[in-house]
Amino acid sequence: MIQGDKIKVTISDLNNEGEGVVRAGDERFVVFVADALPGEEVEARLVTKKKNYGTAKVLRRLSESPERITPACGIFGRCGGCQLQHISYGAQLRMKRKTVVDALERIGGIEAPNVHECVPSPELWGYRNKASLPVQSLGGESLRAGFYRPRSHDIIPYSDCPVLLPQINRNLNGLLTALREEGFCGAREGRRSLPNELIRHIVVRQAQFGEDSLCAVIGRRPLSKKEEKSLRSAAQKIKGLSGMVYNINDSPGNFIWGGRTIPIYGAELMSERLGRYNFTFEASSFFQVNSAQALSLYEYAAGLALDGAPGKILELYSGVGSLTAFLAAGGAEVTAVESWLPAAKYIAGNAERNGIKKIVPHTAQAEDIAESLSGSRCDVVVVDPPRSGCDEKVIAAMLKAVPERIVYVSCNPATLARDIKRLAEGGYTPLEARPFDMFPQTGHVETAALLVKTGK
Ligand SMILES: C[S@@+](CC[C@H](N)C(=O)[O-])C[C@H]1O[C@@H](n2cnc3c(N)ncnc32)[C@H](O)[C@@H]1O
Repeated sequence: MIQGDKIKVTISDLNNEGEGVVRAGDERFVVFVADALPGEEVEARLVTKKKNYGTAKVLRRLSESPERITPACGIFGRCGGCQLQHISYGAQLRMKRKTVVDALERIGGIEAPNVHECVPSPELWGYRNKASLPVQSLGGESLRAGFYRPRSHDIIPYSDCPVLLPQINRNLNGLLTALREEGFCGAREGRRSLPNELIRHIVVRQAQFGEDSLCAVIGRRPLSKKEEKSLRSAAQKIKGLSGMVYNINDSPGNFIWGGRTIPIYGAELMSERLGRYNFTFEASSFFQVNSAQALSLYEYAAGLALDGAPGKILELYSGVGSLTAFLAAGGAEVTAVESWLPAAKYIAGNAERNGIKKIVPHTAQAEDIAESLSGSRCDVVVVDPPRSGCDEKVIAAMLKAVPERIVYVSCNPATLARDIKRLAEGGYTPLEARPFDMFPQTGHVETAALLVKTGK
């Protein structure tokens, strides 16, 4: 098979980018076909051919899956944000469970893993409490903000996004209009920006269960006095905005946040309510993007951790202490570790405001501190790492702590499965996993898994 070939195939699977997957030709070469669903027969053109896989574009759909629906968003397919809008919600949930099962079998080496049904999100649209938009200056367009096209850094211009909370769309529209009126320009990719080309990202957050809303503008250099004043004017034009900050990030690379943040207007912090708890945080800190579903996830994960008498819990990757509160609710003593200072500095205050006493926060990289913390006995270890999963040193420290149970919360089934394998080799039995649909319309899935000391 060569690039440009026309192929006629029946799609066998779906990847988490929402692309159909098929093994084509005599060599059973893996091909990802955009906008093609399992069971559909399509005629497609091989657009790229790499060493291990190819990508293809549908020319003609010869049969249609019963799960196919009309996408709600006008830029579906061009925007890399939501990949599954063309699939019924029931099929999205089944697919997410299958992703977790496949990862645990193939990467985790677990035969017939006990994976429950995927918990549906309370809201399928208008659920996201945060929008992060890259901003660029492009030839004739001085400030383009939007979402990346799949597998590229081309920005598809923002228009109302149906997975965002409605207030975020209102604030984003207001912010973009105001920034343009005040004469702000996007930065260029890389380091070739002209002096006035400033803004790299904008982040807008909104409480789902409250009124607070924050905007952060991230620029590649400090603001002049005049720019600071103009940014304040822009913020004042956004009706109902609680506050705006400006963050300076002069580092290359894709990480959004730099080390310095200055207040521009109003509040620097916002609060969100999850069940009976209220959490305060800065714009740059991690907070689950689907507040209603976060509540279900935390109640479930805390239930796994606290099955039995409350004891001592070591929680790694704790963010601002949200899951921590649920873990400490039954009287357990929780040692919480978080490396991002703007998040870690609110763990104690969040505990105090929620009337929780037994939380001991540490600001540190889990891989640097877990070994020393594992020296003191703990009954349960809870981890909720970023997509890359746990560092090997963290796994070693978890095993050294010899807890009765380990609860692993993950947004990446592949690294979850890899780490479960390492923990299983160290004497822990994976008992169950439950996927949660934290990100409807996208291929992403959140999972909570329980492992117990073998022989228990
Ligand atoms: C997926 S979030 C989970 C946070 C929290 N459990 C929650 O639900 O809000 C992962 C957190 O780990 C933090 N983090 C990333 N790398 C870390 C590391 N090496 N050590 C400790 N924390 C880390 C991030 O800043 C982030 O707050």
